[in-house]
Amino acid sequence: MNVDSNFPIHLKDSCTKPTTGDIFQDLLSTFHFMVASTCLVSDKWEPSADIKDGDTFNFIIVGAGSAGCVVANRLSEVKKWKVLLIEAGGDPPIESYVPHYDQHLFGTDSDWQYKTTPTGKRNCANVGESVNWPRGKMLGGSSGINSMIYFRGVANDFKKWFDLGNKEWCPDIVFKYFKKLESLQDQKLLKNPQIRDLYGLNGPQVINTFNWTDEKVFENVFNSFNQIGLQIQEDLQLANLLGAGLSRDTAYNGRRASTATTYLSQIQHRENFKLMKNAFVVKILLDDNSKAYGVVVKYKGEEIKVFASNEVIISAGSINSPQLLMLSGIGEKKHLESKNIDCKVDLPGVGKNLQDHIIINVPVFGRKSRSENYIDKYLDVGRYTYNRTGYLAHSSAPHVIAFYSRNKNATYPEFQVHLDIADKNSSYARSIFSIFKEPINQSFCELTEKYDSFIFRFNLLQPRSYGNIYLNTSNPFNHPLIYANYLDDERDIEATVEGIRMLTAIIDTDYFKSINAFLGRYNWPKCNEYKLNSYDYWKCISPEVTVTIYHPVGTCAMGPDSSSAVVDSRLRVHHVKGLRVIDASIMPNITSCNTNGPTIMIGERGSDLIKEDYGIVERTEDFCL
Ligand SMILES: Cc1cc2nc3c(=O)[nH]c(=O)nc-3n(C[C@H](O)[C@H](O)[C@H](O)COP(=O)(O)OP(=O)(O)OC[C@H]3O[C@@H](n4cnc5c(N)ncnc54)[C@H](O)[C@@H]3O)c2cc1C
Repeated sequence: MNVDSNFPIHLKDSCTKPTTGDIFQDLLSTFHFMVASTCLVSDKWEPSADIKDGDTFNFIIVGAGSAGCVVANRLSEVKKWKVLLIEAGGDPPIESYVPHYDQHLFGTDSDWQYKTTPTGKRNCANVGESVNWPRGKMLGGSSGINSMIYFRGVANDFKKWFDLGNKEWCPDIVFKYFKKLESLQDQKLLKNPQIRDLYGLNGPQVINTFNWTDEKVFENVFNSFNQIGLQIQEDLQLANLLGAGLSRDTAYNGRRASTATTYLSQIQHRENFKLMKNAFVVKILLDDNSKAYGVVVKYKGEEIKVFASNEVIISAGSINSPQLLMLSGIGEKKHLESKNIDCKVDLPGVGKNLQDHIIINVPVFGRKSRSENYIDKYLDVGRYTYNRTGYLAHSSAPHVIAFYSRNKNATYPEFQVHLDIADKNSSYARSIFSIFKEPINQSFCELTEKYDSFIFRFNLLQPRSYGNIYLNTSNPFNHPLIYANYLDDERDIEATVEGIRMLTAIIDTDYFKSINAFLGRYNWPKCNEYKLNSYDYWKCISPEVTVTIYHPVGTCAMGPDSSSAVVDSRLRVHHVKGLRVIDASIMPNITSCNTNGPTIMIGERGSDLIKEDYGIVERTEDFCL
């Protein structure tokens, strides 16, 4: 816990006072209670499986993330299949389970700690001229480090997938799989028959709504969104992601519900299933007929080979999946040869087609009424250990979300806004701006000393700019090069600027006027000649200060044409036998929302495609016709 300068002075006093000893007894019991309660928050994980060089399985899955845990669960339902799941990270730390610590995992061993490669063209006002890309490295992968916002996306997203020739992925079937994965727990929402009908109620993935500790501010902000024309929605998914409202969350009872918790923890004892942890796959083994027959794993200091008699499934995420394919000789020939890798399958699409949701922080300053104090906050820690309520039981940033479009009659959104609120003079407010170079950081920090900050995190939902991922070296332990190419396409800049200018109208709404709110200026010499909030100001500053909301997808895109796509619509790697990719990297285009829900859906759909191919379940090909 950060102790700020305005921490109450009497709590800093020395505590060496005479005592009979009773107080220590009581405090010790409290301490034991607290320690015991941490065990109740986390799952019980068994030790890593004892896997030997040469062991053989029917299916090997690489990566226990949002998708990999789903695939492991669904494939090991088939008792005759021996399934191995290999994860580079270990058990999720306790901070992963406590929702409020979501961002505390950044920069730790549970984070891959990627960064985009500076190009000198974009992000020039960001420290290091790059953007941090945390990714989860633990059971649950990025579902263990993410902000827990749950959305599905809209039919238009999946229609685009289908129209590209991916005949197994029409919206109707995709939504059927969302329902399969979901278990909506919010008792209040379930009273609405439309919401009850929309969501799945019996799937493994628990979905609920956080019990927020500061709802008064939220109400004010929602009313402001309403005044600028966005309807307040009880459930945004039901409203086809148009309007403003709270998100649903992958959490329940004050505890994160990553896919490690929801799909993996309960299958640990299946006899046909083995889980290898802290095991890093460095290569996929391909024979002379381009058939994948196993993987090389760095495990307990040694390289061992494990074999797959049916298939190898790569679920290592949008950065590591293309990296692993390239390290194994599957990728663009010219690029692989430049890294002295023997190209076995020339597949130019590997690592290309990278899409992400950018964030442009729109900072608004004002003086909100105080709703919590530090004593309340520290008592909340006790409340959390007692019954998992209080501020620790929800994520660090509020899940106040707005979706809107330039076209008032649009049936799906173009933009999304997440809100972050930071108290005056708090270390959190300062940390928000510390990602920017001087003089931006300094001038915003001065404002945070006097005002509360409302950071509207603006995000463009269907970007037209594409990035790519390349190998830096042929060493699997070296991070690949990530070129995000944010806002490279002029149409993205135009949409961003217009979308932000629609959003900044919020400053003139009743609530923000009542707190004398004003828009903060990015103090960046290159853009200082432009009037604040003008078209030219945002056009100048946006590419300089772009960051991410952590949704990279598309680097092993699905599609029929192997000159650009990596997998076919059954998620089989083109021109390779016995190898699939099942994770966020297969999205041909990014969904109009946060990507965890869609990735879990990909895990579910991908697992059934495998089961269909082996005659375990009936084929659903006709479903989309
Ligand atoms: C900080 C952050 C916040 C986010 N917030 C949200 C949110 O609130 N809502 C939302 O919907 N989405 C959010 N996302 C995005 C969402 O979490 C991801 O889209 C989703 O988790 C991607 O799932 P995946 O299965 O593709 O990859 P991951 O979940 O990242 O899984 C990949 C797994 O593979 C393992 N792995 C990688 N390489 C190897 C190897 N060679 N050998 C063995 N194992 C390997 C990794 O350690 C990891 O466990 C966020 C993401 C981040 C990082």
